[in-house]
Amino acid sequence: MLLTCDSHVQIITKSCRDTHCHYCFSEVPADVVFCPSCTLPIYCSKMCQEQAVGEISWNQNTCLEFNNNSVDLAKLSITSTRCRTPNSKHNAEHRHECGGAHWAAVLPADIVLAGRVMAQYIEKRLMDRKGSTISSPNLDLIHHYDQESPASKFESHIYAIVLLLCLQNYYRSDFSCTEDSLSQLVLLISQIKVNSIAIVHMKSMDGGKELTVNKGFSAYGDAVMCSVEQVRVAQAIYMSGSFFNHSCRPNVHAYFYSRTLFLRATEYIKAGSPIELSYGPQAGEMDLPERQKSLQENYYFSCQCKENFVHVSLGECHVCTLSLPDISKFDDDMLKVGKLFFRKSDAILNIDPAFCMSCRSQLDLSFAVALSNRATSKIYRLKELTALDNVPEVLIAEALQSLEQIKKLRHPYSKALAQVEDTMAEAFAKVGDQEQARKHCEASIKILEKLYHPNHIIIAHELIKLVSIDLSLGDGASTSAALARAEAIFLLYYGPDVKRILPYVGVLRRTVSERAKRIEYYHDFSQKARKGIQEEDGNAQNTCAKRAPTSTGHAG
Ligand SMILES: C[S@@+](CC[C@H](N)C(=O)[O-])C[C@H]1O[C@@H](n2cnc3c(N)ncnc32)[C@H](O)[C@@H]1O
Repeated sequence: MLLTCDSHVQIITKSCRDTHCHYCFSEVPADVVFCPSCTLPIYCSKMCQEQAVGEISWNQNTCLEFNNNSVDLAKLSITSTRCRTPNSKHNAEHRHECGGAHWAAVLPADIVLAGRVMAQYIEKRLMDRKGSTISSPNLDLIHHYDQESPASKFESHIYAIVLLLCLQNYYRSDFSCTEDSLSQLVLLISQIKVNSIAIVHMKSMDGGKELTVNKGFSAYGDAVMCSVEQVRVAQAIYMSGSFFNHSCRPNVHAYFYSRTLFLRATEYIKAGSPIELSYGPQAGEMDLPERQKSLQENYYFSCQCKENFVHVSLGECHVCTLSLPDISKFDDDMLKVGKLFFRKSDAILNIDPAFCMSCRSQLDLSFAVALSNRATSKIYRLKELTALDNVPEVLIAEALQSLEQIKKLRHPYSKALAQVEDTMAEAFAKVGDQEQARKHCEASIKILEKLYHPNHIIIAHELIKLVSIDLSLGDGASTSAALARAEAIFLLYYGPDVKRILPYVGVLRRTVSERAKRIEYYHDFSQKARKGIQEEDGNAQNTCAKRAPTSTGHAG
């Protein structure tokens, strides 16, 4: 474990507002707790509510006439506007957003985060009695304001003005801002743009807790295949977490429990080597131009990690370094490598992009891509199917045809092919054809093993699907082997935290062990039964022997 770090500020994502606690980001139970003042945020417990909102006091003096009856309307007020929440070292994070125009529900996440950083800073200054004019919260974080487009800069300025007005509306005379405060706020927004981290929680697709009641594995009748989805629950600023650079092949794994960030090394890291995490795009996830574009647009750097280069050498001798995969350029280095591998002279070296290397026929790449995308979307239609009985045979047959087409068009080890194999496995699990489900799940794992290293977390998640299929097939040996392999990978990525981050792994382990015990019991039982029958037979035979036929051939 390299780092455990609590978030400095955080905000729930829009898509999780109605389903997750706005404080700890866990899924809310049926009886949610609201913010008593504005009722916008929901919390999973009173404790989370108090941490986010502050202490609440009820003023019972206000009455309301209702159907001629006087009803006590408990007028609530959120007390201690300046003090920290009872059990926390943080300020009540929602208080300055509460009521009024509900601006925090409307503004983008980065801006609400900036507002929360400012609110912390203002409250600290007020507590320390340092005066009301704000300057800068002085976060020691990098920004790229100079490289932002004019439109992006303009947007930040507008949002900064809106945010200052919102803060002024809450802090009133306690807060006054200057032109300098506005500039500082614009820079703070720029810092947040390149330093905020998405908090993701793992969710079992079979309904999380449902899994604990023995429903999480694939079985005809359950119609589910145990799979896991990453849910992006919040956006946060982690002060120490923000110092790590990006690599497309990271050597650390970042995961979250509630709001806490954990960084765990997934390999031995030599002293002096950089510790790097992935900002989203990873090798195998997207192709290189897409990855570079995304990193340039969101983080303002051109990714130069070694993943993007191939060092070609012959024995000890370095031939060249190829920059991948700009295949539209056919340069001297490619020619060198071509000659090296095909041992041919320049004249007959057929390595132009989009030309077959043996027959020289040309392939229309854009047509092939369009064809492959069409076939892929036909297969993805199967994802939308949920009910067992509603999967028409013809849809499956069509999907199988599309899969064959994609196999002809795509590289055999492409992520796209792995994904469609996975979708086919899920569809076959739904219709109850577990043999086919296993075949496609295994095909998907085989591709992922080529794309990533064999101990990559993505393979562990796919192995869990295989375990659930094997369980319903009753294949004990295969189930145990796949589960043991998945557990070893999870241990590498989550250490002992695997129990609380991925509780379904423990559930699967118990199910597999119970099945094995049951099989062992039946095996013992049938062996004993067989032995008993043999003994009985033996006794019977002895009895019969005692009454052995006489030489006359009569049994007596
Ligand atoms: C979250 S910060 C990382 C810490 C930052 N390097 C620092 O010194 O504070 C993100 C910024 O770091 C830089 N960065 C991160 N990964 C990089 C990489 N692989 N190559 C070049 N710059 C990188 C970019 O400027 C990016 O916007």
